[in-house]
Amino acid sequence: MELLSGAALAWQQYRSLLRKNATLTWRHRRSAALQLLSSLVFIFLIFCIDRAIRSRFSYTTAYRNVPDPEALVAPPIPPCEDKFFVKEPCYDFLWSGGGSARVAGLVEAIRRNNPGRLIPADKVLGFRTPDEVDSWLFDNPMRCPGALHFQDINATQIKYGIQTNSTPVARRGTFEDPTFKFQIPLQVAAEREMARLLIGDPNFSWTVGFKEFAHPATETFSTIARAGPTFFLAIAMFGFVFQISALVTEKELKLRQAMSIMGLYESAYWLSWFTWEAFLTLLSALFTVLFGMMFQFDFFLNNNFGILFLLFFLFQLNMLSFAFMISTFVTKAASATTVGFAIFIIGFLTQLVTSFGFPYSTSYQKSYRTIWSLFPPDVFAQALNILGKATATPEDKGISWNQRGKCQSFETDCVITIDDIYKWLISTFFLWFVLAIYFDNIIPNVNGVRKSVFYFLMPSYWTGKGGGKMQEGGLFSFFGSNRPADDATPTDEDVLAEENLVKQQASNDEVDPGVAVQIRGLRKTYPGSFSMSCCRCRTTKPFHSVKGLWVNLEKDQLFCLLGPNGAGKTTTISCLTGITPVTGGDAMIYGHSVRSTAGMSNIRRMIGVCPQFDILWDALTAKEHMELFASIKGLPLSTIKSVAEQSLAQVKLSQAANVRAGSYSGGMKRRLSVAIALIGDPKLVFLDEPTTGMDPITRRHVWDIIEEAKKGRAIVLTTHSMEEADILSDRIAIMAKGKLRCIGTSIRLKSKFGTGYIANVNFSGNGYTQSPNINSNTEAPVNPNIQAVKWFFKERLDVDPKEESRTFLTFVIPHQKEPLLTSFFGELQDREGEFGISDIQLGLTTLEEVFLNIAKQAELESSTAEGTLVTLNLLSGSSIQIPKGARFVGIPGTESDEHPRGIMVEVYWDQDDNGSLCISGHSDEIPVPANVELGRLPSLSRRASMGRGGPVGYIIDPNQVPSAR
Ligand SMILES: Nc1ncnc2c1ncn2[C@@H]1O[C@H](COP(=O)(O)OP(=O)(O)OP(=O)(O)O)[C@@H](O)[C@H]1O
Repeated sequence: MELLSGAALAWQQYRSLLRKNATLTWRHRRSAALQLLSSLVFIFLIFCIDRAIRSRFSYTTAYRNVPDPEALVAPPIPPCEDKFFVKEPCYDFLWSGGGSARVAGLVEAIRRNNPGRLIPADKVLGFRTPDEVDSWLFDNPMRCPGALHFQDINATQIKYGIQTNSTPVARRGTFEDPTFKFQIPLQVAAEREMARLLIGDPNFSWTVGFKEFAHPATETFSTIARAGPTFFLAIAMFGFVFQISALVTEKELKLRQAMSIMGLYESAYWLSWFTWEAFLTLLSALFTVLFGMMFQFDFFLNNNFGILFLLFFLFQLNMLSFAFMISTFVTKAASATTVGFAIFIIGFLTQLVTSFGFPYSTSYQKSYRTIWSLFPPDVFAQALNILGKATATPEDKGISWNQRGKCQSFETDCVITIDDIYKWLISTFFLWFVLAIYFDNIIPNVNGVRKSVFYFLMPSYWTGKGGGKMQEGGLFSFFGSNRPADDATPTDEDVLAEENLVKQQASNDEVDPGVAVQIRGLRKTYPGSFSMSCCRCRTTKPFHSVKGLWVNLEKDQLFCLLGPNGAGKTTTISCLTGITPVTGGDAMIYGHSVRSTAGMSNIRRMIGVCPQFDILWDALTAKEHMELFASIKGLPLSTIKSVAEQSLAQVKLSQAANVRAGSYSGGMKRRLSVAIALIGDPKLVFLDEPTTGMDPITRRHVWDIIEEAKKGRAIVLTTHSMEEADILSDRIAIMAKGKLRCIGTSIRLKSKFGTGYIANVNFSGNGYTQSPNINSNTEAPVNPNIQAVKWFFKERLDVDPKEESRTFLTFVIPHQKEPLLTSFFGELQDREGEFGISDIQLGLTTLEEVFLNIAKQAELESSTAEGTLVTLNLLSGSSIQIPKGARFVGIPGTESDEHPRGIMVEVYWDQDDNGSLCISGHSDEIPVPANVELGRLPSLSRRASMGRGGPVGYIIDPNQVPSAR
């Protein structure tokens, strides 16, 4: 099938990723609704703040236009309880009169004649002098709103003065102006009663009205300008956090890496995210302005709609590209909320500073403004400030579209216009977006791979041609001072032969046409790292994970790579698929080098990978996965649907094709991963432990699929199932400690590395036997047939049973006995009736045994090479330090007259759960045989020399010990 390439492929990938993003948004629609409609909640909150502020200042006319002020006519003295924050008992007013009876009468008249309310006598308190009033006020704060001070001069003259608390106060959303509430009523009452007294007419009456000037609002306040920046930042933070989380999830779950292996263009990836999020941002900005208009804010009604929409859109878009940039530093999706919170707090504080006038005024240098404006919330806050002032009072008619590039009349200190703010937002949007792509390339990805800091200066980056550009480790990683990889010649003849063949072909730069992959001395070293924490430097050493592989992988064959955990299998696959760069050597895949960028992009079009761990979107169905990967791979659009359906049918997932992968069982996920690996008919397929977690029936079914898939392609399989390797493989290689230990067909490995043949003899009837060699003291009647067969094996082949029961015997027959086997088993078959044998089975030892032998041998080699010491506790009670892996160990200081060469032990080793060697037991202490040449005592380790681990034993060559176990 012809696959798409170039611009057509990039366009197809872009559209599929866009569809994937839209589907994910739909599947997480609650989050999307929160992102889009959060503005409704926040604008409602701003509306509440606006109402609260308006009602708080409703008693004052400073914030509103007063074209026709109302007159306050003959106001009464209010009861003292009306005063805000007054303490009870309280007095309506105090007075002083120098002891004058006329003044006392005057006060009496004020009390009685108060319009609408007689002031009780106990609500008025009189003093002789103003000083006494002051003294009382000082001792009794907040118990009286005002005082009158009279001075009785003569018959025709009385002087008076008024004392009130002039501080305006607000309470529960209302405002108290002491001038109009207390001072003017006291003044009117005092003057009215003085006039009546002096004229001598108790009915003398006048009407006095008090009116403020007609005036426009003298104070301006815009709730949106004040509270808006924080609330609108909060709206943008929803999108910000969701975006970081989505990007980091794809990175953390290696979904992006899986797509890259399939040939995803980076540009398609970024653009698809950008387009989709920009669309959501556009809706969010539109909703914000519409909700603002719905709540009848002058800010939204009077400023031009286009100006507002563009401002909110550009701001949220800016926060989006800022999120792209921040996401490159975040490695865990769970951290997205923390990062979002931190950015919100910083934004809130810098907006607060902006609202105080910094740095958008001529008093500050332009450089301050430049730096400040890089952070999107700051410049946005300034825009809200300008637009808020433009609609602060009903007189202000907002900013029209044509005025956006001009300084407004109300701005006394104009340094930035709305147009300038747009330019800033557009520039910083591009800045963050470019930085996002740059950091994404130079910060190590999940595999520790990154590009050089100056990658964009290299022509190969732009042309796509040239050598490998990837680097490894963090910016503080190093390769220096590492132990060189062990390049020793392989000990196994088959591995050596393979190596020589590949070396010869490589030196002639020839690739056998039947070979799909030629691995030429592939080496991989993970760099060491250097980090500082709590004033301490921590370093890790470079690690040689693959130490020079030379191997050909043939077409139409399944090559199985076995090896214990940490052997380097996955690393090898990662190098071949371009996930991680190779440190040394090369590999040619269908003639393309994995070291070249151009080669790798060709390779990606030919390979399919089923990674060790399922890399799937929980929210996407199997069908959606298949369609996405098919289009990333470049299958023509018209074929994608049918290919996806066929592939799912092949792995028996048709029934669950429309079910989300998140609800799949482990086995179903593995099957989907296998189907993804095989999509697009790749010429080379890597299957990294493809059947892990599958039940036996499904596993056999997947084996059938793999067997079928062998035709016309090469398959590299890694597995921990020996049965799987045995059934599927054409060739098997076992790796351990980064090196190839053996290679060949299953039969070849079994015959070469197995202990020999396994013979199972089953008996008819129900005999009795003594429990196996195997620790039992219970005596039971002995089945004479079993005894006879055991004796027969012992006499002819010199082997004892490995396992036995009442009805069967199992023998392991060494390879050396092979020449005797034909006649032996011929005779045994002839005597079947005599021995009561019902069945005889003969087979090679299992692949598992081969695997264990190789793994143990590799562990032994590496332990010996490392020279690590472990403690051996002897039966005599003492302990010695012995080199890990040593089989015969001499005990220093045991020389005596009886044993002049000293004593030695044979140590038995096993592997623990991690594959490390551990002592499983040791022989009795025996004298060192006379023919043995004694080794040199190893230099004492630091631990031993400190006397904590006992003396250090020395290794005795096992070949010299005559009766090695
Ligand atoms: N990014 C890395 N940085 C440092 N060391 C690594 C890195 N990746 C792998 N290694 C080391 O390389 C060695 C080989 O790892 P690899 O994953 O290839 O083993 P494997 O044979 O696939 O094992 P398994 O069967 O457990 O999957 C291991 O010791 C591992 O710790």
